[in-house]
Amino acid sequence: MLSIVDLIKKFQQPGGGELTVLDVPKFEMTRGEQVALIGESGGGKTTLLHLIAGMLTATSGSIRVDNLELTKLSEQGRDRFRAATIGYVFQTFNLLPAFSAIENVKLGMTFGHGGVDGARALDLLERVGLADRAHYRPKQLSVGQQQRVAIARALAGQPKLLLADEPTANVDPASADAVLDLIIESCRQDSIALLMVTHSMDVADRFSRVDRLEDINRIAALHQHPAS
Ligand SMILES: Nc1ncnc2c1ncn2[C@@H]1O[C@H](COP(=O)(O)OP(=O)(O)OP(=O)(O)O)[C@@H](O)[C@H]1O
Repeated sequence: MLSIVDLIKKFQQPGGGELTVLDVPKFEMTRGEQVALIGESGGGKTTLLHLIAGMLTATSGSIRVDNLELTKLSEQGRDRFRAATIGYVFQTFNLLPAFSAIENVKLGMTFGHGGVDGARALDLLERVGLADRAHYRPKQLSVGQQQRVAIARALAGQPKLLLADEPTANVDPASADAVLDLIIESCRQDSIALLMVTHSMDVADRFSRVDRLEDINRIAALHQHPAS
């Protein structure tokens, strides 16, 4: 369902010049597969997730998700693709503060499959154990609860691939297990492929496939010492 070939990503550096962050000859995931991605800080894990989500464009190479070649899409096309195919759980949740939990979940449905459906939004909140908090705003929820709303929102568009960037990093240890269970089990039930970036070996241990960015990115080691 995901196939990356010869992917290069370079960034313009603030001081001029370019920095190559990713050089990935091959990276693949099958439908419903669950993969933990680990690696050194600054190695390019978030950049890889952003490229797969179509939030960034590749410098060269191919990214196919669900048989769609992302690198050939316009910005609008990538927005449509993301809404229809990708769920994204951020480290910092990224809920809209002026909207209630259920409104945030409905926003996740706006451009996805099936359109906006209030009953389904409530079902999703029920699934993450927050049906009784549907009308609370993010600041009226605990941090663990906010991340559970963000998971409900990410699942709301019925994605085929869920990208999760250190989803438990800002959640207390007790809630972290619940958040992790929720993501892993929801993806399993709905056959959603899951790619999760983590720094935690406890989290990685929950996955049968664990990839190190250094093993798939040819320049990861070099990148940590760009001056050398
Ligand atoms: N928009 C940008 N412009 C220039 N450089 C960038 C940009 N985004 C990221 N980088 C650089 O790319 C490198 C990889 O960043 P990225 O956030 O992907 O790493 P990461 O592996 O996710 O790190 P961490 O584990 O610390 O979150 C960093 O050196 C960063 O400075």
